[in-house]
Amino acid sequence: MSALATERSVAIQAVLQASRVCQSVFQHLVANETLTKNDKSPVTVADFSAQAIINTYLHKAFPNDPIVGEEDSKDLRGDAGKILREKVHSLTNGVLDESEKLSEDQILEAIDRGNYAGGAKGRHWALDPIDGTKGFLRGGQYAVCLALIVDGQVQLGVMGTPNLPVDPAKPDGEKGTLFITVRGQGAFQRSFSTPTETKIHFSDIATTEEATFCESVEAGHSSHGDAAEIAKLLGISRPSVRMDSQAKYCSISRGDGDIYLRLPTSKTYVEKIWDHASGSLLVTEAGGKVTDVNGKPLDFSIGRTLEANKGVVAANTKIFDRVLESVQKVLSSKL
Ligand SMILES: Nc1ncnc2c1ncn2[C@@H]1O[C@H](COP(=O)(O)O)[C@@H](OP(=O)(O)O)[C@H]1O
Ligand SMILES: [Mg+2]
Ligand SMILES: [Mg+2]
Ligand SMILES: [Mg+2]
Repeated sequence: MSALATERSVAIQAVLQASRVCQSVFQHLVANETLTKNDKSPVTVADFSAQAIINTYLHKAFPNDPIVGEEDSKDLRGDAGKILREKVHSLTNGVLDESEKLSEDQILEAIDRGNYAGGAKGRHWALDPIDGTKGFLRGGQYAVCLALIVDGQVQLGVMGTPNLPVDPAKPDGEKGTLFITVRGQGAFQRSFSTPTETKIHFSDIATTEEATFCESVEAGHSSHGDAAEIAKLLGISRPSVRMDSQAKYCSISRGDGDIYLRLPTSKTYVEKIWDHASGSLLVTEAGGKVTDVNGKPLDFSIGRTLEANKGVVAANTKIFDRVLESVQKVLSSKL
C-alpha cells in the first residue's frame, strides 16, 4: 500500500461530503443567512457545516490527530447563535447518512476540534472549510481545502471545487472537481460523481509571453495594479483570469493557466496556512514551483499562519525564475 493511503481516502470522503453540504447550503441560501465576522469576511452556514463534517470524519479515523481549522463555534453558541445553530444542524444532517447524523452539541464540539495551534512537531490537519467565501456567496469559485502537515511539511492535500468544470475544454459541462495530491505521488483530479482519477500537470509553455495569469477577484487580497505591471514586464498580453479561492492553484496545476500571483496589499496581513497548504503541494506535485514574493519557500511549521512569508508566487517551473524576477522588480520599485 502506498504511503498515506488511508489518510488519502478518508480526506477524499470528507471533502466530498463537505462539498455536498456547501452545494446544498448554496441552494437554500438567502442573504440573511450570512453573518459578518469582525474582519468583515462573510461566514456562512456552509463554512460551519463543512468544518463540522470534515472534523467528524477526521476524528473518527484519526482520533489523535489535531486540526487547524479556520472557523470556531463562537457565533453558534447561546441564545444569540440559536437560529444559525439550527440551520447548521439541519443542513449538515441533510447530507449525512442516517448512521452519521450529529446532534447540535456534536456539531459545536466538532467545529472546535479545529482549534489546534499548529507548529513544527508531529502531524496535524489544516482545514479551510470554504476557501473563497466571497466566491461561494456570489456563485463563483470556492474550494473545500484539507491538508495533512507532518513535521512542518505538507504531505497530502485534497481540494473540492464544486463550481469548477471537470473538463476545462467544456466550461458548460459537468461541474464539481476534486484535486488530490500526496507528496512524491503526483497530482490528480476526478469528478465528484466518478472515482476514476486522472493525472494532472502544468502546461508545457516555455516562455512567459504565452502565459496566462490567475489572480484573486478581490483586489484587497492581491494587488491587481502590481499584477498588471508584472504582466507587462513578462510580455503577457492575455487578460488575467480572476477567480476566488485555491481553485487558482488547481487551475494552473492542470494547465488552464500558468501563473498565480498573490501580491500583498498591506504590510500587516499575514497569510493563513489553510489558504495555501493543499494548493501549494498540488502545484509542486504537478510540476510547478511555489515561493513567496521574496523567493522563500512557504513555511508551514510556525503555527496557524505563514508568518515568515509575504504573498505567493506559483508558476510553471520553466518560467518561474523570470516571473519571480519581475515580481521583485515591480515590488521593490514600490518600497
Ligand atoms: N488582506 C488580505 N490579503 C490576502 N488575503 C486575505 C486578506 N484578507 C483575507 N484574506 C484571505 O483571502 C482568502 C480568499 O482568497 P482569494 O482572494 O484568493 O479567494 C480568504 O479565505 P476565506 O474565504 O477562506 O476566508 C482569506 O483568508
Ligand atoms: Mg475566512
Ligand atoms: Mg481561505
Ligand atoms: Mg474559509
